[in-house]
Amino acid sequence: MLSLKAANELIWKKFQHIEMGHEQVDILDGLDRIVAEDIVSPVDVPGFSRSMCDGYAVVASDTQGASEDNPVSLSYLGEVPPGVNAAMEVKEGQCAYVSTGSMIPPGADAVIMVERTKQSEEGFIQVSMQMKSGQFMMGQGSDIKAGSLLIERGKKLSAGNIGALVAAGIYKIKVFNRLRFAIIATGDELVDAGQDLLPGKIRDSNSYALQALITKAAGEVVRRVLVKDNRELYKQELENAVKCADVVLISGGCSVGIRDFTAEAINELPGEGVFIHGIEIRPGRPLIVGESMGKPVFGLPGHPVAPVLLFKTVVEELWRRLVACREEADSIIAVVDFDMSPCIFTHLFVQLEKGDDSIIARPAFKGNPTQTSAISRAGGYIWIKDPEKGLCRGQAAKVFVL
Ligand SMILES: Nc1nc2c(c(=O)[nH]1)N[C@H]1C(S)=C(S)[C@@H](COP(=O)(O)OP(=O)(O)OC[C@H]3O[C@@H](n4cnc5c(N)ncnc54)[C@H](O)[C@@H]3O)O[C@H]1N2
Ligand code: MOO
Repeated sequence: MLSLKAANELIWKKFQHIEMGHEQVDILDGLDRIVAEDIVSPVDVPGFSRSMCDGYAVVASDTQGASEDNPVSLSYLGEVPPGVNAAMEVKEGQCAYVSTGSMIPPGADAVIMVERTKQSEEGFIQVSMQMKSGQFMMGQGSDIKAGSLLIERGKKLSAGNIGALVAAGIYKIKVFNRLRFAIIATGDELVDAGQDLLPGKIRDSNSYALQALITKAAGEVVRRVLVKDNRELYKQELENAVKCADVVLISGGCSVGIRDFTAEAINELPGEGVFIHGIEIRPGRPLIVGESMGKPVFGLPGHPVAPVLLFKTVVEELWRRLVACREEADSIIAVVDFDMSPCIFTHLFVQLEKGDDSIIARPAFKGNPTQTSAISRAGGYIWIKDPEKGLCRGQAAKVFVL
């Protein structure tokens, strides 16, 4: 059976041809989207030298030897208010009042804080500190240089990026298109939200969990349907899904029971059909991956933890590669607070708690690790690469954050 890593490599090999289009969006709409081109600053930021304090713009060399006991007197030229083009030029022996953020007038090359100055006779300021050239001012382009790389293609646009882009005058950016998903939930036992829950029925929670994961990852769900265990209906819905979406996610029907039609239905679509059925992961072992019309079709086993885990470890992995994403999946290091003897599970959902000086990971499940409530409690999951060794209390572990 394929390892998770080998499965991801094979899936990438099959779908690396997929061209992810891009669109231009207003900067705020780009939050958490993947940037589709290198963004270079067209301008210097700041565009002019600015003061970093309230004080006097001076020629630094004038303050040579200045101290509390030996102040230097400079002739006062006037004020440069913030937001105004400095009209005067500061020459040797002169100074001008500047506020924090004001333009440094030509000629001046340092700003002395107002606390280190005194007004002496009318029209003169005494400065009592020796200044170095460039002190307390932000030179033109010292924050961002014109032509410098602001964000690389493949980065997820953060709130911090948005501030820097706007500072550089960039209000629109190119981001990769939202990946469009179709979700099909299969099973006679399933009812959709709002429908009566008759005996023997359960609610289709997997579709909702998957839709939430897609939305969080800046994708789009273009079709979501629930189909009964009926071969014809299923085939029809699967065909519709492949036609309208970039990626199809099917929940359920992946096992070997008499009602598990997922592999068969994928194989009846035009295209290669199923090329993976079962990988070394648990929960989620009966994963199915197929191809139709050049598009990936994932059959995610029905037990509620499996679709979530496989979305994070397999579907998102392909997605990240398609958009040349430079970010690793979010993870933190936590201290394991339980013993797990050798087990069949390769991945465990854990609750995260703040310890005194570290994050503590406790099991998110009570009894059976495939419970829906385990995902709800979980802050993330641990990948137990060697299940035969299990986990030991006190061990540090990488937790992939949900
Ligand atoms: N004889 C065997 N039986 C099973 C095996 C096996 O190897 N041999 N593998 C088990 C494993 S592991 C898994 S995982 C499941 C996979 O099952 P399916 O993908 O065929 O899924 P279903 O049978 O349709 O459902 C399993 C379980 O999940 C519930 N479910 C299904 N869809 C949803 C949904 N949309 N929302 C909420 N819950 C859902 C369903 O009612 C079942 O309880 O097979 C094992 N069996
Ligand atoms: O592989 Mo199944 O998802 O353990 O329950």
